[in-house]
Amino acid sequence: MASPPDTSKAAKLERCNSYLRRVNSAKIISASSRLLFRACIVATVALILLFALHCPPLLLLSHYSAAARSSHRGLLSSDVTYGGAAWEREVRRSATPRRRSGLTVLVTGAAGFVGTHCSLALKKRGDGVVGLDNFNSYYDPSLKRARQSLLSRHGVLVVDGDINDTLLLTKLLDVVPFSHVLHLAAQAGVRYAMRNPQSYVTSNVAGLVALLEVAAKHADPQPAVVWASSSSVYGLNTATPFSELHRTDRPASLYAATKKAGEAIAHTYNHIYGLSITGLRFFTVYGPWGRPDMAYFSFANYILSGKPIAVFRMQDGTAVQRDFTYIDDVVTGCLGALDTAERSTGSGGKKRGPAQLRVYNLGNASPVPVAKMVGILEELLGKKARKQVVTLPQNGDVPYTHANVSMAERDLGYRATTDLATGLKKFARWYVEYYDRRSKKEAEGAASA
Ligand SMILES: O=C(O)[C@H]1O[C@H](OP(=O)(O)OP(=O)(O)OC[C@H]2O[C@@H](n3ccc(=O)[nH]c3=O)[C@H](O)[C@@H]2O)[C@H](O)[C@@H](O)[C@H]1O
Repeated sequence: MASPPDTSKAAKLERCNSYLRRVNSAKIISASSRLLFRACIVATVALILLFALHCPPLLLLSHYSAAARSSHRGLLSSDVTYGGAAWEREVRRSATPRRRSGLTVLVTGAAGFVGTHCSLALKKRGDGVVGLDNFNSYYDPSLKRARQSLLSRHGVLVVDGDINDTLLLTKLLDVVPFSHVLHLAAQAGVRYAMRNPQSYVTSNVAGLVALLEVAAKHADPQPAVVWASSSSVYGLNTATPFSELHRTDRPASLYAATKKAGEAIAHTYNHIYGLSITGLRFFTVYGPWGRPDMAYFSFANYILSGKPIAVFRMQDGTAVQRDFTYIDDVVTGCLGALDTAERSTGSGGKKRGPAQLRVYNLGNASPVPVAKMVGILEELLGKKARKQVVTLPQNGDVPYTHANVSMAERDLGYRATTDLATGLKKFARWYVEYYDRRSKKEAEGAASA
C-alpha cells in the first residue's frame, strides 16, 4: 500500500525548494538557447558577408540587375521621354491606321529629310506611323525639330531615341505589332566620313544590326524591313547607267563602305532569320525640308549670303555630275517598296522559310553637272554665285552617278517625274519662306526679351 503524503512543515518546504530549483534550471536552459540562437544568426550573417566579399561575380550580378532594373524603370517612368501608360497610348494612337488593311510603319530617322516626307505621305493615305529619331547635331537640330512639329500637326508621333537603344526598340515593338519598318536613320554625308568615321560605324553598321536583331528575334510578327542604302555603293564602278547587277565592291568613301556593309548585313538577317528586307539605293535626293549639309542646300545659303562656293570638277576638266532625284519621286519609291514587301517568314529568331530580299536604285536616270545645278539656283534666287571651280579633292566623292531605274519601275511602280529645274524651284520657294519665317521669329524673340 502506498504511504500517505508527508504533510509536515519541513517536507512542504523541501517540495517548494525543489519546485523553485526546477523552474530556475528551466529558465537557465531557455536563456542559453536564446543566446545560442542569436549567435547562430550573427554567424550566418557574418558568413554571408564573407562569402559576398570573396565572390565579386555575385556582387557584379546584383549590381548588374540593379542597373538593368533601373534602366527598365527609366523606360517605364513618366519622367523620361519614353515609357509610361500615357506614352504607350500615344504610340498606339499614332500607329493606328485610318484605312482598312492600312500599314503600321515604324519610321526610323523620321525627323530627317526623307523620313519626314515618307511619314507624311504614309499618314496622309491612312497608314499608321510612329517615328523614331535621335535629333543629333550633325546638322541644325532646330530644322529636325521643325520637321517634328510638322509631323505632330499631322498626327505622327516622333519618339526621341536612338536605334542603338535596343531596350527602346524592344519596347516599341512590344507596344505595337508593326507590319513594316522603314529604316532611314543613318549617318549621312560622303565627305564628313573623313572627319568623323566612327559615327558611320555607330549608326550605319551597329545601328542597323541593333534594329535587325530586335526585328528578327523579338518582334512577333517580324516586320518587313525597307531601308536606305545609297548610290555611293557603286563607288569606282565605271559601267553606266548604274544597274543593280553591277559590282559594288569598290566603295570610294567610308560612308559608301558602311552602306555596302549594310547590304551584306541585310543578306545575313534575311538568310538566317527569314526577315523580308528591301534596300533602296538613293541618288542625291533633294527638295523642300532638305539636308543643309548637301551641296544644293548649302549653295543656296552661300549664294544668298554672298559667300564663295567651291564647284568641283575632274582633273581632266570634265564636269562632276549627279543624278539629282526629287524627294516626291523617292517617296513614291519608298511607299512602293513598302506596299510590295512580302511578309517576313520567321518569328522569335527562327526562320520558317525563305523570305524576300531585294535592292533597287531610286534615281532620276538623268545626270546633271554640278555647275548646271548652281546655274539653276542662281536664276531661281536672282543672285549670282561667287563660284570657285576646284579640282575634285580626295574626299570620297565619285565623278558621276547615273541610275538605271528599270527594276524599280517594274517592281515598285516607281517613276522619276521631276527634272532638276522643277524640283529646285520647289526647294527654293520653301527655302526662302522657311528662313524668312525663322528670322522673323528670331527678331520677335529678341525684341520681346
Ligand atoms: O546618292 C547618295 O547616296 C548620296 O547623295 C548625297 O551625296 P552627294 O551626291 O555627294 O551629294 P552632295 O553632298 O549634295 O554633293 C552633290 C555634288 O556636289 C559636289 N560638291 C559638293 C560640295 C562642294 O562644296 N562642292 C561640290 O561641287 C559633289 O562633288 C557632288 O557631285 C548625300 O549627301 C549622301 O548622304 C548620299 O545619300
